[in-house]
This record gives sequence, structure tokens and C-alpha cells, in this order.
Amino acid sequence: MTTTTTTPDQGPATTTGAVPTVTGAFPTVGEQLAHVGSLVRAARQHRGLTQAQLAERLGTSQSAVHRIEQGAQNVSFDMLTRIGAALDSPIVTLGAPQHTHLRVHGGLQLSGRLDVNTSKNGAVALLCASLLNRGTTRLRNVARIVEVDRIVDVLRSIGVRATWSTDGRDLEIVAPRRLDLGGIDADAARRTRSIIMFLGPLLGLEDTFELPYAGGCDLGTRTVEPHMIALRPFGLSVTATAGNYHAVVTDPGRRDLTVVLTERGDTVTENAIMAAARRDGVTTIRNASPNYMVQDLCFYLELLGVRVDGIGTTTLRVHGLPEIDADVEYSVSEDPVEAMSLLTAGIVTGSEITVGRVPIEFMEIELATLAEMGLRYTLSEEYAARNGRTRLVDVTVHPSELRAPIDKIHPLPFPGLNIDNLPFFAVIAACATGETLIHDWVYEGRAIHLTDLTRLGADVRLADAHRLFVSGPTRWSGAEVSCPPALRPAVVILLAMLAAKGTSVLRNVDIIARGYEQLQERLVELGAHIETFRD
Ligand SMILES: CC(=O)N[C@H]1[C@@H](OP(=O)(O)OP(=O)(O)OC[C@H]2O[C@@H](n3ccc(=O)[nH]c3=O)[C@H](O)[C@@H]2O)O[C@H](CO)[C@@H](O)[C@@H]1O
Ligand SMILES: C=C(OP(=O)(O)O)C(=O)O
Repeated sequence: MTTTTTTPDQGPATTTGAVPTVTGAFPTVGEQLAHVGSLVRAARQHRGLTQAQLAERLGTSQSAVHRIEQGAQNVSFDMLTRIGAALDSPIVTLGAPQHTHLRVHGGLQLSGRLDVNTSKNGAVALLCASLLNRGTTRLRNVARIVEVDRIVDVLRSIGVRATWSTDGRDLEIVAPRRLDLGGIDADAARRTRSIIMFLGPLLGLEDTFELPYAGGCDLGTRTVEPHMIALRPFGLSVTATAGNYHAVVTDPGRRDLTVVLTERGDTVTENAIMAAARRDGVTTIRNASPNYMVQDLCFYLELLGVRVDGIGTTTLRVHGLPEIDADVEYSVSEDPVEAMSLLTAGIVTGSEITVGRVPIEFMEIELATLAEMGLRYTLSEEYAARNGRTRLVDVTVHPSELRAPIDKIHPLPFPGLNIDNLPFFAVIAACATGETLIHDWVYEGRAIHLTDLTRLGADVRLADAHRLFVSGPTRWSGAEVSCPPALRPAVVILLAMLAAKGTSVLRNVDIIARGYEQLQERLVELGAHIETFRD
């Protein structure tokens, strides 16, 4: 693997803003370019990125970034917007903040093949777990999504060296002997819920530390109490004040521990596993989630020399190592939720498309449910993912007459219908004949966002915040909709727009980049007509 070799050149924190008003003569083009260049440089340094790292995020060369910062290159508005997105900070603001919108010309059949990318949830767990390793971790095929960028920003801010390969696919991570937790990028941390997964690795490294509160999508209240309960047996106690968790760690006084999780949650399981990994002893974790991201984490830990018994089951035994120092390379596994998203694009447009590299163990119940709804699909032979462990297939969906299922559709912790795949059944049910009950018992607020489907002609009624009745088939019609502030519902509305004849506009779609890499561009590869525009 070739990697860029530069290290972050930290500079003074400077804020970005509008191109300044200049008194006297109107500034020349050269003066304006120089000013824009200095804004880009300041925003980049504020993020702790090198020119090479920003260039990677933009898909351009380091010398191009250098010229922009010197004011020696004309910069298009499009490029400025991309720089703003890459740095999570708008460079030029004229009036209201700039957002990205999509114009969708729907009602077209799609065709062709798309491969599933690696998962957001696996990547963030592995990034947090890399804190456990003194050696070099190479994560291969990491999804280039905003959620990953945020955790990478947080890691860099505490002194971790995180370097993208020149092709931008692999990430090399080396944690320092001593983390600089005082320097943590609280802004990036507060934008992601995954920051909560720093607790597990950190409690084996520090006696006291502080972390900013976890944030994330608007899905209603999401408690972190199960994490506190799970980590208490490891000696962690946490108080929360003034936007921060204050953590104190004491020795639990026993070598071997048994931890019983009160919820079979994914990140809570990952936290318990990471806390167990650096202990000199065996930790038994009961009611563990066996879901895909947890498996990714366990496969990585095994490479580090940490034995984990029971991977893929609800009882894990983690044989911890007090010192972990290994140079390892791990390929993140494919994302079942992206698989579901892409398959839904084919299903709701009545198309024949092939979705390659589907992690079938994590899609079986979804496909069985779709078969009950009349979906015709074919599966290829199984083959191994790059991690050598996850089983993949290619799934081809064929145009089908869909009918509502007799029973309600509801999610469960794995093995069950994936909670993050449930929203896609709303748009699929809207294409089916009859009434479907979708029961999202999990999130307090996610189902509510799906009522935006009515804007496109669907008959979607909330019985309460958790139960959604969807009656179809829908005569879809184009409409303008503001993107819901939640990742999966946002994609569901976009996919409904692909089904709707005529032109639709989805406003402010920035949230989609949190979990999907170039989704609209990849849908265009299948024949979708989607244009991106800005205010
Ligand atoms: C980074 C990451 O990996 N995120 C995933 C992870 O988030 P994460 O692990 O953070 O999920 P939460 O802990 O927020 O759990 C999601 C919801 O499920 C409820 N719950 C969960 C398990 C259980 O046995 N009982 C129960 O009631 C929780 O109270 C909460 O309301 O898991 C969620 C549920 O699969 C997924 O939507 C997220 O994409
Ligand atoms: C809810 C989700 O993720 P997160 O835990 O990152 O908010 C999701 O991926 O749909």
C-alpha cells in the first residue's frame, strides 16, 4: 500500500466566514483569490489536516490545494462548496448557508450492477478500536463518508496519526503512547454518536478522562445508560455535566468478569468488547449483539491477538491482553444497510438490477420478507469478503407484483430484520397492493420522518410514533420535499422520488453523506436521472 507521508501541520484556529467587504476600491480578482486561499488554509489547519489530506478528500492533488491556498488558482463555486463540505465548514457564505439539493426526474427503470460499499458502522467501531493497538492498524476499503471523517478528525485531534492511502481507500492508524485528550475536537465529537465508543478503549488506557456528549441523527431520545451499565463492572463511573462525560476508572479487583448487557445493542456490545480486550483476564459478555459491525470488530481483535469465543452468538468470551502491539491489516466488511438501500432502488422502480457483494447473513430475513411480498430475486453462489470471513452474494431483483405482507414488519436485534433496514420497507410497502403495518418499536422518532412519503402521493398513516400503516399501490407524483434530518428516512424519500414520475426536488441532502459515499452518482450509474444543485 502506498501512503502519503505528511503529518498534520497544526496551525492557529481561525474561523471561516463570508468574503469580507473591502472599504475603498472593490478588491481585485487577485485580492479576492488570496483571501479565499487564506480562508481555505485557516479552515484546513483548524481541522488539523495537511494539504495532502485535504487533497485526498477532494479527489485532487496536493499541488492544486497549495495553489488555491496561495491564491494562485481560480476556484469555482462548486470547488469551494466541496472544500466546505470536506472541512465541515463553509468557506464562503453569501446570505443563508449553502446546502446541496437534488433534482430527480423519476419514473424511469434502472438497469445494471452496483457493488455494496463497506459499512459505516463497521468502520467507526474499528476506528475506535484502533486506539487499543500500539502497532500500526491498516483498515482497507474504508467508506469515504462524513461519519468516518468525523471520527478521524477526533482521533487526529488527540494525537493519533491517521493517513489515507493515495487512492483514498485505506487508512493507516498509529496511536501515540499518550493520547492528548485535552486537545479533543469537541465539535467533530459532538456531531457523532459513535464518540461513545471511545469509552471502552479509553478505560483501559486512562484513570480519568473527559469526553464530549454523543450526538447524531434526529431519531428521538437515544439513551447511553446501557453503556454505563455495561462498563460499570470494568470499574468505570461516569458523571455528565456541561456537555461532557467525566469518567473515572477504578480497578474492579477481579481478573475474570461477567457482564450482562441490559440491551442487545451494537455499540454497547462493542464498548464492552473493547473494554475487555485490554484486560488481563477473561470477560464473558452475555446478551451481546452478534451483528455485522460487532463481528468486524471481533475479527480485527483476533488479528491483534485477542481471542474472542462465540463470535456471531449472544455470549462472547474475550481473552484480554494487557499490551497490544501488532501491525495488522483488516478489510472492513460490506454494509447490509447499503445493500438494502440499493435493492430498494431496483424494487420501487420495477427494475432488474444486480447488487453485488451483499453480506447475505445480514440480509436473509429482509429477503425472506420481500419474498413473502412477492419479490422475485435470484442469488449468485456465495463467495468470501476480503476479510475472509463474511459471506457475500450478488442479488438480482426482477420486476415483481408486490403485495402487502399478512403480518406486520418489525425489526429485532440480529438475528432479526435489521433496525436500519426497516425504513426501506415503508417505500416498498407503498408499491405493494394492500395495507402493511410497519412497527418501529426501536426508535422514538424515526417512523415519523417516513410520513414525508405522503408528499409524493403515498398513503402513509401514523397510528402512533412507532406504528405506520402504509396502503398501496401508490400513484407516485413528483414533489419538493425537505430532506428529513435522519439518514435512512432521507434515503427512503430519495428512492421514492426515483419511483415518482415527473420532477422532484429533495432539499438539503447533506445528511446522506454521513452514511453513503456518492449515493446519487452511483444511482446515476444505474440510469437514474439525478442532478445536484446548490442555493
Ligand atoms: C454506529 C452504529 O453501529 N450504529 C448502529 C447501532 O447504534 P447504537 O448501538 O448506538 O444503538 P442504540 O444503543 O441507540 O440502540 C438503538 C435503539 O434500540 C433500542 N434497543 C436496542 C437493543 C435492544 O436490545 N433493545 C433496545 O431497546 C435502544 O434503546 C435504542 O432506542 O445500533 C443501532 C440499532 O441496531 C443502529 O440503528 C445504528 O446504526
Ligand atoms: C441510526 C444510524 O446510525 P447511527 O448510530 O450512526 O446514528 C443509522 O445508520 O441509520
